[in-house]
Amino acid sequence: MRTKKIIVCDAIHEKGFEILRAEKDIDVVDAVKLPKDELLKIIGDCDVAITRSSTDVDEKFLNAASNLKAIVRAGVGVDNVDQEGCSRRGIIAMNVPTANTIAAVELTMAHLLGCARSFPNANNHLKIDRIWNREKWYGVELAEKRLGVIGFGNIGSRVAIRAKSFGMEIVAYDPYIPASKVTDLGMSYTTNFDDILACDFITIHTPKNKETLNMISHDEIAKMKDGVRLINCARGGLYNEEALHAGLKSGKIAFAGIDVFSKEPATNHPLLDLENICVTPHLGANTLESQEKIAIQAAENAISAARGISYPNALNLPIKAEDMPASLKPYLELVQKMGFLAAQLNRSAIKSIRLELEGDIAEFGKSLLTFGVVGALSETNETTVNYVNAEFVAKEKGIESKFEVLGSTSGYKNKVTLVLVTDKDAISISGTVFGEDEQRIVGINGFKFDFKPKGKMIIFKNNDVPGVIAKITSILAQEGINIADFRLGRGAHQFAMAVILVDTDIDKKIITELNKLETCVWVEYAVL
Ligand SMILES: NC(=O)c1ccc[n+]([C@@H]2O[C@H](COP(=O)([O-])OP(=O)(O)OC[C@H]3O[C@@H](n4cnc5c(N)ncnc54)[C@H](O)[C@@H]3O)[C@@H](O)[C@H]2O)c1
Ligand SMILES: O=C(O)CC[C@@H](O)C(=O)O
Repeated sequence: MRTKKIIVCDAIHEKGFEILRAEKDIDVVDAVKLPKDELLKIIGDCDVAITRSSTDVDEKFLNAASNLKAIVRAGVGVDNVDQEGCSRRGIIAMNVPTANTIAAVELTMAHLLGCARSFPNANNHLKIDRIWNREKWYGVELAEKRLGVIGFGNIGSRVAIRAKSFGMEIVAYDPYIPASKVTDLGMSYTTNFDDILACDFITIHTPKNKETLNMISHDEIAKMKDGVRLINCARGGLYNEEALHAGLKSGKIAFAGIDVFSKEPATNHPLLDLENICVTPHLGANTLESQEKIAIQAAENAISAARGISYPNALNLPIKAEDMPASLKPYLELVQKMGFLAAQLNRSAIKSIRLELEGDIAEFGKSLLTFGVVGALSETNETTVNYVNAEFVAKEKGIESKFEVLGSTSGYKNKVTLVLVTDKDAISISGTVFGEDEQRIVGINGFKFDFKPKGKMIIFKNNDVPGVIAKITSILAQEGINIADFRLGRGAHQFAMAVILVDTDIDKKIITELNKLETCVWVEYAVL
């Protein structure tokens, strides 16, 4: 496989760079310190880009990134990613949705307390102005106050739980969730926005889009209680900034805690001139823990996307969201990985790719097939294969692709088997998903297994005679290869198969050594 280029456009934790640099087939371009114009000059031959909020993935960026296959937004918010523009160019847009949740929740709590007690401002008064004024900074208590939470997702719901433990009464507004998600927590759910406007404190945790932009403006502020306190740690512009400024200036809004601005960096914003506001420079995600987690996930997902193995948390899949139940997503990812694995175990010209489907998942045969074809062709294909052109590329290469629905025979609720036929051989890989998202490979060429489709693995088919495992492990030990997991599948006849997960890359010479063992039928090295 040719080397893939991953460009890191914004600062990420060093752990992310370590993960990227550890992969021999990945060329890392560090563009963190480059001015954006310079970045556009070098992005042309990159396969995947990792970005944060400082880089807008807009028309200019996408036009320059003519070879890009995927973009990984190292965070939640994708309001600065032109998803439509990505889709038009066959670029998969992905995010890292939960790694910074706690960081954002805890900053929101800090702003909530800051709004109640003005301590950041009192701190400045004492430290910078050297003024000891105990009267100016009278606060209010959170206990027994009403907190309006707009957007009850990962962050909003956790803020609500923490605020409740401070004795606050919670009212949540989020038309896209079942009321029970709120009421089960002993909180009030409302579909009437005025209930939120009647609260003592209001915090917002929605994405920024056409519907939520300026969600709180002059009219909404006019309806609020005098002395209301507002927090925004989601996105600038959800509260109209002019209206916020006017409300704070008039005293209608007693205090605001703001982490995000419409235009960032915001070093010259009129809101900064006001006394009754505490501001932070978009610090919601900035904890050591969250940045490490985000960087690790972003790097792993970028590598996976660069290789065409899978696109975790893809946002612009070619299936309409309403047609895609949550249960389908892990199967799509799994089938793509199965295609990629099959092509590594049978490295030769592909003649056909067939999916055999069992269970309700069979309803999505066409989409599953597309993902399987992308996986199988990504391993070998130098041209870009994506969800839009997969069928076309396969046809052009004379590869037959189809799916079949089988009656359930295996006992699994859902099972998918991908059969890849080349001019040399055929290989079949079966997989299923346990629970919500536990992907598993459960069979290879009829040998039963149960392992996660992730990592570096040696797959070894052998005559089922005593002493084989000892010989394999001895060769690996001699080469200093650590075994992370060893799974054995036994066939009905004289053969067995082992899947050996290892911690480090395997050199070709080790595979040659293993191949020389008399009991070896075949051995391959694969990476997922
Ligand atoms: N300050 C930071 O550094 C920082 C860090 C992380 C996340 N964020 C931002 O926080 C926000 C929330 O993130 P999350 O991880 O909780 O996302 P999430 O997707 O888990 O939750 C968002 C919630 O908003 C709801 N929602 C959507 N439209 C709505 C509307 N019109 N009215 C009411 N509710 C609506 C959704 O139903 C969902 O429950 C995002 O804007 C994200 O970009 C900021
Ligand atoms: O640090 C960033 O890139 C911002 C992160 C945050 O706003 C997000 O949406 O995840």
